[in-house]
Amino acid sequence: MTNFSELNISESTLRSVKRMGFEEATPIQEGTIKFALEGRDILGQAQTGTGKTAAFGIPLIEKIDPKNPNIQALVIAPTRELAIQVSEELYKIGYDKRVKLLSVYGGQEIGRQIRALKNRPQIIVGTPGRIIDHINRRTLKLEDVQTLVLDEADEMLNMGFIDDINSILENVPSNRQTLLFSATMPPAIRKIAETFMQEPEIVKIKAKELTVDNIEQFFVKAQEREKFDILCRVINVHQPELAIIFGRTKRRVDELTQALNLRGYNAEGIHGDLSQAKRISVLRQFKENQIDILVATDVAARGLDISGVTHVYNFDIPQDPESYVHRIGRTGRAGKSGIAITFVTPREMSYLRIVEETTKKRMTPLKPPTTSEALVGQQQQSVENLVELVQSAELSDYRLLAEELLESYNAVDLIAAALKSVTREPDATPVTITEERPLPMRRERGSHQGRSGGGRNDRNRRNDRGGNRDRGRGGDRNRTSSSSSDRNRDRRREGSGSRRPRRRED
Ligand SMILES: Nc1ncnc2c1ncn2[C@@H]1O[C@H](COP(=O)(O)OP(=O)(O)OP(=O)(O)O)[C@@H](O)[C@H]1O
Ligand SMILES: [Mg+2]
Repeated sequence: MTNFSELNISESTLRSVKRMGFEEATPIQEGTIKFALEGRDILGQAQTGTGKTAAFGIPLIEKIDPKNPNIQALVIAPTRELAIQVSEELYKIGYDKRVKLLSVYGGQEIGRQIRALKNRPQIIVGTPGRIIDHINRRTLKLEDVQTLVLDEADEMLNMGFIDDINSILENVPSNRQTLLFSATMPPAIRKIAETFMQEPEIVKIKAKELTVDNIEQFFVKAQEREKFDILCRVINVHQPELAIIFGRTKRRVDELTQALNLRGYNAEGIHGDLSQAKRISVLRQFKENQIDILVATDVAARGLDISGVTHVYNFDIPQDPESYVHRIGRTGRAGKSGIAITFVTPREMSYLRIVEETTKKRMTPLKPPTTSEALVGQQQQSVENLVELVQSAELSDYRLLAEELLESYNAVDLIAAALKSVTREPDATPVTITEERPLPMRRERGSHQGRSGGGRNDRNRRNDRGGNRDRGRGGDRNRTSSSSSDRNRDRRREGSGSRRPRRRED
């Protein structure tokens, strides 16, 4: 590993990076920063949680001219939460240089953003829909942009996003520097990516597998109707500190959240139909450990960096292998370890195999735990809690009671009763989880074909859909109120009911 001081970056940025607790550059940072500082276009690919944000963030901040009040860099991210997170990280990197930045995303009052834009930010981080909205209102002037970043580049050049990106690019000077980053880059998308850049330097951090080593990957084969009970038992056995459960649709996320709460778990859901205020507050509570389980659609799959996530559960197997890589990448970040468990119905096994071919990593089959194993898991948790209390809590208020009890009862019986009273025994409270239709049977993607063959077909199909949608959206572009369009974009991204999900966001 290389020390940041060897990378030719300014004193102010070095100080910021040090304050952030970074000692050495990660491989993608080491591989990227030098070329980016030379002004080269870069296509950067490295596993989830390995520091891609600072890999583009450091050179981007370095290039900002503090005396130039115009917008000099534009960073585009696929979701609102990611745009917020990236802007926070850039703020930290640019802190000593005092660069001015602003994030713009859907669901936030546009008037407030327009006023903030008048304060002359030098960097804009935003989601595509809202950036276009500002371009159309002439509130965002991009003629002076020198650096353009697409974080989660493959997602941004995928499906419906491509049209939005094209419209934004029409407003950005063509001699800009372009930096594209992602943990995944299917060949078909990579071809598109290269058309956005000039002689890009391709920095791909070589790894045997697409997913990080320190995530243990399991799958559970189960019928659709059995999945929820098994999920509860698996959670009881694992006792995750912080877990994310991904579901296929918004309805799924709502039902899972409600069902988990009915069974006594501390869970909250996040998806695109919730108000932006609610989305932000759920995420904040999860980061502050006030919620143990975050239930989410793919809206939370990419880029989010929440420290301490120990487990990721795919309640539904994702449709694309890329989505799998990003979802499980919410754990095992920055060298920490994590566990990922994917539920798959017998009919969907071909999807599991495609995921494995793409990641080049086999998942270990996990036998669903029995109710008694689940009970043991819960009991162990109670024992741990009790031991922790014995070691650290102030118990003087309880000692007298304990001594009195010991006069009448046997010590073992008393502790057993105390444990029973605090153990959440596996619970069979009836819950409603609407069955999802299984993903369509796959035929066209033969195992020997890998990603590229099928990927191209997929893309064509998606572009057709994107084209139709774009025509349908003509009116959106001229609207004055942004909120209805914001919601539509979210719907396109995640789908509703049992329809296929559409992955879009503003
Ligand atoms: N050089 C470094 N030393 C220590 N920690 C770092 C370093 N660079 C980044 N990190 C930390 O590692 C974590 C992951 O970084 P980041 O979110 O940039 O990953 P990523 O590669 O963009 O992942 P994803 O593919 O999921 O978007 C963050 O908490 C970040 O602060
Ligand atoms: Mg990232």
